[in-house]
Amino acid sequence: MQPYLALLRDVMENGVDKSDRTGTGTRSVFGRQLRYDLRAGFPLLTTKKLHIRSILHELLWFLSGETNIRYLQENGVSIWDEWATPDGELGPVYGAQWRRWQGADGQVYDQVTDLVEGLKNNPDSRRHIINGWNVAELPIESDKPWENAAAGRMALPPCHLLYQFYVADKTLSASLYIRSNDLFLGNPYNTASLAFLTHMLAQQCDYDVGDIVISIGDAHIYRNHFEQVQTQLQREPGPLPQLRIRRRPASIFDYRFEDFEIVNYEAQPHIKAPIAV
Ligand SMILES: Nc1nc(=O)c2c([nH]1)NC[C@@H]1CN(c3ccc(C(=O)N[C@@H](CCC(=O)O)C(=O)O)cc3)CN21
Ligand SMILES: O=c1ccn([C@H]2C[C@H](O)[C@@H](COP(=O)(O)O)O2)c(=O)[nH]1
Repeated sequence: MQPYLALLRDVMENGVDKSDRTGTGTRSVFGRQLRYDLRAGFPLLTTKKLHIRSILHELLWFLSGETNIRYLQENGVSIWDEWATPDGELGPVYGAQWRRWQGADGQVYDQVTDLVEGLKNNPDSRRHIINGWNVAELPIESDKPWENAAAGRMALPPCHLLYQFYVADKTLSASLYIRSNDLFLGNPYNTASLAFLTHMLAQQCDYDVGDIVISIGDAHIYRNHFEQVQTQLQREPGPLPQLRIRRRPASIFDYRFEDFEIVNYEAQPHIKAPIAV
């Protein structure tokens, strides 16, 4: 996870102090790229223990097309609580765009089903994309997330908004554009989530896994995470764990939490940090 730690250093040393929507304040740089070779191990942070539960359940929830936090709460995951309406609604966020993008013609597009078909049947295509940035359903930035959700708009616009996949030599690679990235809390989740998704797609399509590439627009560290970042930068990263998927489900939509096993994850203690809402 050296690229991640190097980016934290880069932001602390070269970043610009900037105010932001949440009122917290950040230090940020613009335009960076991180690359991980999935053959070298599963890209989970070892300098801070991560809640794999939250990351996996969130991904399964995206894939199910759900946008109410009920499923997450039933599984003990609280990472989306702060943005939802009292009924748990988030508006048409990730799951809705991935599985039910509404065309102006009334047609509904399932981008994930189309992606798997394309990866299997037309691997050389340069159009293997999932796009979350549905302009017609973006929130109004001056309104609160839950107010937007109550009005049928997204509570937050997608941060990880453009996925592209690439097949060469029967090996699947993935690229992800993140327009705005909370480097201490969000980025480790985004990296692991992309790695899980790439492994699942590769298994479904009979490919090996290759690289994941993450391109970030506004890469920021919140002011109230500076101390935690320093603690983390003093730690030595250890060897990466491996992912084992225990069975091959019938489709990309049939994975269950119990299908995944992370082997040899030896991480240093968790570091608590407040989330900016
Ligand atoms: N400021 C901010 N950062 C984010 O990363 C973020 C948002 N907002 N809003 C939408 C989603 C929600 N995500 C979140 C929300 C909370 C944690 C968080 O608090 N993580 C804790 C552990 C909490 C847990 O997994 O139960 C951590 O220490 O990693 C992480 C990602 C990612 N996104
Ligand atoms: O997957 C995610 C989701 C959200 N974030 C972070 C990035 C920002 O700190 C906030 C979103 O605020 P905006 O004002 O909409 O940019 O959430 C993330 O890092 N990863």
